[in-house]
Amino acid sequence: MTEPVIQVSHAAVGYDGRAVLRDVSLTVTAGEVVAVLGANGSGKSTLIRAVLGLVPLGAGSVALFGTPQRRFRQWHRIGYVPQRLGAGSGVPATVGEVVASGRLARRGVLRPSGRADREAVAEALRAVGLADRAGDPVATLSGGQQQRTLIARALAGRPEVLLLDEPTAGVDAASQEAFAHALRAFRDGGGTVLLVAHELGPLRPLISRAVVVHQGGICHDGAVPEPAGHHAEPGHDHVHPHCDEEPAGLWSM
Ligand SMILES: Nc1ncnc2c1ncn2[C@@H]1O[C@H](COP(=O)(O)OP(=O)(O)OP(=O)(O)O)[C@@H](O)[C@H]1O
Repeated sequence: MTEPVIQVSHAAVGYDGRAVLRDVSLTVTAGEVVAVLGANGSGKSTLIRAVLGLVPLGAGSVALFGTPQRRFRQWHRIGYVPQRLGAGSGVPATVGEVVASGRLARRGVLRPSGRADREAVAEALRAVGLADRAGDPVATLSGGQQQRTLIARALAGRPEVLLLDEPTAGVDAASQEAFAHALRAFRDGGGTVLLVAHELGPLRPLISRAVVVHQGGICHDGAVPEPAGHHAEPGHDHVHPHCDEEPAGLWSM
């Protein structure tokens, strides 16, 4: 049996004493592309942060590649793309520099920085379709291209699993397609993905499983809800998952 890449068991997480996740269990195995869906504020980002140890667990446990998170040290095996590039961060870095920073976790293993780093950075830039922008300041890129830069940064570390928080939110169509392409290549290369999504768009065919966060727990774990009902009109691809005992066909996207 394949060892789970991510295993969350009965996790509870809160902020300032207010519970957000009460009892969440989730297993992601190698090669899966799992989408975390749920209403605004349901705790999707909190779940990703808890997996990474960025917020402490109030109860339960997280294991990464079979190792309890508190003893896990192989962070180069994990790529993380947070929800947004800090708005107006004013970082004067070029696209190439930002992507190269994704190699830092590898430096301890592969130092000194050299050809392997340059090749990984170039490959990541190609994967997201930004090879010709390496020398440009990040600030001169569109929001979608900036998001692709962050994805390239995560890919440059050659991780085995990618955790992505709303990677395509507010991203132009070309960037969404480029991202879907990069993600497919990552998966075809044996990568595992856990991503928070609001709109699946071109990612939909890549998703092998969907989990829905609702009222502090996971109320659905299985097939990706199909677009249906009054939200199915063209152009409406928002995920409005419900957690009543509705047949999957009634779930609107
Ligand atoms: N650092 C924080 N401190 C205090 N409360 C927080 C913090 N981060 C998130 N929250 C609260 O926790 C709840 C869950 O937030 P979270 O960002 O995990 O939800 P989400 O499902 O990702 O939402 P969205 O779809 O809007 O991004 C929200 O009520 C939010 O206000």
